[in-house]
Amino acid sequence: MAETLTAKPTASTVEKQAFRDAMAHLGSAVNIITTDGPGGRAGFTASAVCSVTDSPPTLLVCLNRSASVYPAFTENQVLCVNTLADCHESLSNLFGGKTPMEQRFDAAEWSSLSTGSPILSDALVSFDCKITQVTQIGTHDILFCEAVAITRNDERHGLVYFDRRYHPLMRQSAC
Ligand SMILES: NC(=O)C1=CN([C@@H]2O[C@H](COP(=O)(O)OP(=O)(O)OC[C@H]3O[C@@H](n4cnc5c(N)ncnc54)[C@H](O)[C@@H]3O)[C@@H](O)[C@H]2O)C=CC1
Ligand SMILES: Cc1cc2nc3c(=O)[nH]c(=O)nc-3n(C[C@H](O)[C@H](O)[C@H](O)COP(=O)(O)O)c2cc1C
Repeated sequence: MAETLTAKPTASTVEKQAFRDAMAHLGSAVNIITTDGPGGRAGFTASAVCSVTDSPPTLLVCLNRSASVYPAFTENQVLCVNTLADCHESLSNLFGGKTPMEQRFDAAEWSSLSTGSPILSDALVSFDCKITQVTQIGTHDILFCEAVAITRNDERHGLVYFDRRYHPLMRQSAC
């Protein structure tokens, strides 16, 4: 059962744009977060994803409550974190907003594992999760997600979002 905590807003002296300009200096993995269930199938691109603890194996995902996908995630209480490979730049942009949901999913191959959330076939790694806790901060919900199944692709190169652009991240080849 998910629990919702609400943090008190605090006054900040840092302007929103200055914060975003600063955040653009942090490189991050790019992920497509998917869900399916009674709330319907939905997915969005997220860079705000992080490992929390390995016991129980938990990630966090930050989701803007104004996103069109928000009600589906809230109702389904399950999701999959699909971390993108170097070939997924256009897929990332499709799931990055404004495109109708069917068109987003039509652009790739999907399967399912344990929770029924869509697993991207050629993702670098997919964490199939149940949402265990939700904390509200400002415009976003932080979804704490316990992994119940994982699939990995150990051959593909990675994708990094840095300076508002995508960059391939090459694996060290064996020497
Ligand atoms: N955490 C989030 O909600 C993120 C949202 N986005 C959204 O994707 C679109 C494209 O983003 P960019 O080209 O990187 O330009 P941008 O100038 O809007 O964002 C620069 C950086 O600021 C951070 N950021 C942006 N919007 C944020 C938000 N609402 N809350 C917290 N952090 C945020 C992210 O680290 C982002 O890479 C924008 O609409 C942006 O709002 C992008 C990255 C993270
Ligand atoms: C590279 C990139 C990273 C993003 N990261 C996040 C994120 O971590 N959290 C979030 O709520 N939205 C993030 N977004 C924006 C969502 O993908 C977008 O709001 C979502 O697809 C919903 O759009 P919609 O309301 O038009 O459906 C990101 C967008 C891009 C392009």
